[in-house]
Amino acid sequence: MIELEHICVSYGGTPALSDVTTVFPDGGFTCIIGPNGGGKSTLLRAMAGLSPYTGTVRVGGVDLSGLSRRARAEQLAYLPQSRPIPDIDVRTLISHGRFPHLGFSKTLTAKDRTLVEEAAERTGCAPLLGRRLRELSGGERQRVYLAMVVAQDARAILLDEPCTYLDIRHQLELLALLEDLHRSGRTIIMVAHDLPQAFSCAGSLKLLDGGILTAEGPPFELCAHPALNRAFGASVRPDDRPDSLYRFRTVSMP
Ligand SMILES: Nc1ncnc2c1ncn2[C@@H]1O[C@H](COP(=O)(O)OP(=O)(O)OP(=O)(O)O)[C@@H](O)[C@H]1O
Repeated sequence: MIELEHICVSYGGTPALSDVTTVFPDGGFTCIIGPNGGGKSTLLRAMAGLSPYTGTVRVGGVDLSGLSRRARAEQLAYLPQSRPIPDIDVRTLISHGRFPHLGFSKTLTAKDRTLVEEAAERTGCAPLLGRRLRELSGGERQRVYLAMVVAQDARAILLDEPCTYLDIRHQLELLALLEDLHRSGRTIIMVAHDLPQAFSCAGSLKLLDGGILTAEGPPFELCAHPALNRAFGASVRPDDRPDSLYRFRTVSMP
């Protein structure tokens, strides 16, 4: 379980997150939604220990600030929204997922190499292993970064808008992969902008608006919440048409 207590983040004195207290249960699939500037990325960064915050983040009952780099890597893998594109090959990039686990020798063990191969296979990146990262399309690169996160083999995976750059086929493949990871016991926490998609894949959602957690709950409860309309000027309804891609649709509000 990941517990957040009274999390506040400010940039130059301007609050980006105000007193966020909530829980991400073990094995849950949670989507964080909210308008632009709502504080979603800031929240993930704080949870990954990359943004200074006040308050407490507890992972498995242990304060995040008290965890070693290795222990943190075993608990949390984080895929940020924007990433560098180093001039390395795909296999090396995916291997970076194992780096926090390596001992003093900094050498990949047979187990590390197996996890890299499996992550590449699972994310459809196996044919890309010998390619240079810089030569890939945005969508291919996105999948390679996801493979790196999978290779880290952490209990919880934090993803900031992982569907960016992906065409609809690859978005659906990525969601299926996340569902697969979720079924195998991982905790999935994903920032998402596509509301029907977020409502359809998540077991629970959290709405961040103006740095405040204004609503949270399972999809069928949250879609009726007035905070959704306040945040987006639109809302979400179940969609049971048999040919609909998602189980929810966005609707305009009067
Ligand atoms: N490095 C920074 N320096 C100053 N202000 C920042 C910084 N990063 C974020 N902010 C501000 O903090 C607020 C929250 O930003 P954040 O990126 O967390 O929002 P978000 O919900 O992820 O937005 P989006 O949907 O547009 O990606 C915004 O007002 C933003 O301008």
